[in-house]
This record gives sequence, C-alpha cells and structure tokens, in this order.
Amino acid sequence: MPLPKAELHLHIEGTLEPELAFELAARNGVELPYADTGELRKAYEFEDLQTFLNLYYELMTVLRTERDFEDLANAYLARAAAQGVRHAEIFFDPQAHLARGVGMGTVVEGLWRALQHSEPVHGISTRLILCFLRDESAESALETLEAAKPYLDRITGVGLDSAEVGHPPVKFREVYEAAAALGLRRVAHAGEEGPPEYITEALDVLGVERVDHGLRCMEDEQLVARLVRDRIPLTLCPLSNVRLRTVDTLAEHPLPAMLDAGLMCTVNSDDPAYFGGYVGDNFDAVRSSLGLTEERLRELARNSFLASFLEDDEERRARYLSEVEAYEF
Ligand code: HPA
Ligand SMILES: [Zn+2]
Repeated sequence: MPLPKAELHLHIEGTLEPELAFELAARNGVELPYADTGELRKAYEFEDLQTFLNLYYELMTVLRTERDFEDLANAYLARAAAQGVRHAEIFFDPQAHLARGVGMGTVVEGLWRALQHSEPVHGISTRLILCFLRDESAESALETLEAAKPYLDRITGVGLDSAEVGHPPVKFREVYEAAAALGLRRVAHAGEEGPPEYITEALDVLGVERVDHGLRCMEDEQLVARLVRDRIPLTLCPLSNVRLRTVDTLAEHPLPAMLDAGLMCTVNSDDPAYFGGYVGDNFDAVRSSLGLTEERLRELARNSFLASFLEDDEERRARYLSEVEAYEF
C-alpha cells in the first residue's frame, strides 16, 4: 500500500496522456499534427516552461465536451488512487478552453461529473481551483471570474499559472481581491522560473495562502525565514523541475535543503502526463535520488494534508493525518 497523501499541485489538462489525446481527437474529429502516440511522445523534450506550454495548449484542443473533461478527470483519479492519493486539489485552465469556444459550463460540469463520484469510486476527496493564465490580460482574468460565478459552489479557490517571467503577481491584484471577496481561497505559481520577488508579491499583493513551486525562495534568506515563520506551504514538483530544466538533475534538487531549512514542503506531480510520473512516482524519485528518510517522506505526506483546503472538513483531515502516522513503510 502506498503512503497516503494529498495532491495540491496538479493541472488536470496536464494529465492528458497521449493515448487519451488520440482517442478524444478521433471522437471529436480533431486533427493532431502527430502520426501516432510514439511520434507525439518524441515531442516531450522541453527546454523550459514555454516549450512545454506550447505542447500543453496544442494537445488540450482535443477536449471539447463535458464527457471529455469527465473522462480526463476519471483517468487522473484512477491513476492517483493507485499511488496513494486520498485528497486532490485540482487546477483547471478555463481561459485555454474559452478561447476555443468551449464554455465554462462544459469544463466545470464535465469535471464535476467525475469529481462528484470520486469518493465512492476512487476513494479520493477533491477540490477545484480555477487558474488564471498570467500571460493573458488582467481584464481577461476578471471576465473569467465573472464567467465562473454560476459555478462557485463547485470551486474552492483561484490560482495563477502559465508563462511566469514578465507577468508578475501584481498584474492580478484586482481579480484576486474580487476572488477573496467571493470567499475563494488563493494560491499562485511563483518562483518556478520567476524571481523570489514574485513570491513576496504573491503573498503581499495577492494574499496567497500557498505558493505553487516557490523553488527560487532559496535565493533569498529573508524570504525563507518568512515562509518558515508563517508556515506557508510550498507545492513542489520535482520531476517537473527536471523536465523543465529548473534544476539540472533530480540529485541536485533543493528539496532536502528546503526541508532542513524548516520550510513546509509538499511533493506533487504538476503535469504528470508530460513530466514522467504521477505523485507517487515523484515520491519514489525523491526517495531514491535524494536519499530522503522514511520520516522525511512521512513529513511530506503530513504536510500535504495540513496544507490542504480541508477547513470545512476537519474530521476528514484528522482521519487522513492518522493514516499517515500509522503508515508502515
Ligand atoms: O508547470 C507549470 N507552470 C506554469 N504553468 C503551468 N500550466 C500547466 N503547468 C504549468
Ligand atoms: Zn503548475
């Protein structure tokens, strides 16, 4: 049995495996510029975040109907369950779909068709986090939040993703204020490729409760001290960092140094179909490449539940935490 864990940094569109992409392309009459899954897999060599995003946005054009989003989410939940995920807080990128004429309702209702049965079917409780694309305008983010208003009972929070450098958090001050006023939780990608200042800004200007990635905080001692003091969770994605060349090799990943510094780290998969593994694979990889002890792995699992948005269900959180403490490696 795998270590029980929560996944807090997972883009549902990034779980689109080549086989499902081709299946949905055929179902929807979408032409992909790859002959087969083998040829597609050869495109999974990324130089940085942008070269990955180019493929990510290209492939997601096969997602068109509620059923497509339902199938996508079910495929993720089945794989996640097999790797010990008990709770998942799932990002989705509505602007990438709205731009192609796929409505907010299609995306949210489609995902919901899978999520509403996730507990009985997969044993995973879930939350949805709507992400704004930071390389789109602030106005577009505000319009997206407006379009999400009929679905807010299904959405727990907002996030910020896509190309980071040149798109600082401050650009999204207004939409985060509006999201907070609607009672939504707030997270943002910061310090993946962008500088440590973006992490500080995400905290100070956007009021985020968790930082997605946050890797580059290690360049700023005072920022590390603040993150430790305030117990701000970081959702790290080690295999993603290697594939997007944020770190050279897994053996050089700063995760052990970050844990030693007292940072509240979690381990997640980001876009598992593209980066070579789901969250359990990320745990296995850091265990073997970084020599993390069993107690460190338990700490990461514990952190994942402590950092999750389960405030409306503390009983459940307590149950998950006791599973972590009782786990025998
Ligand atoms: O790893 C990521 N970083 C930023 N934006 C993203 N959108 C999907 N995956 C990512
Ligand atoms: Zn991400």
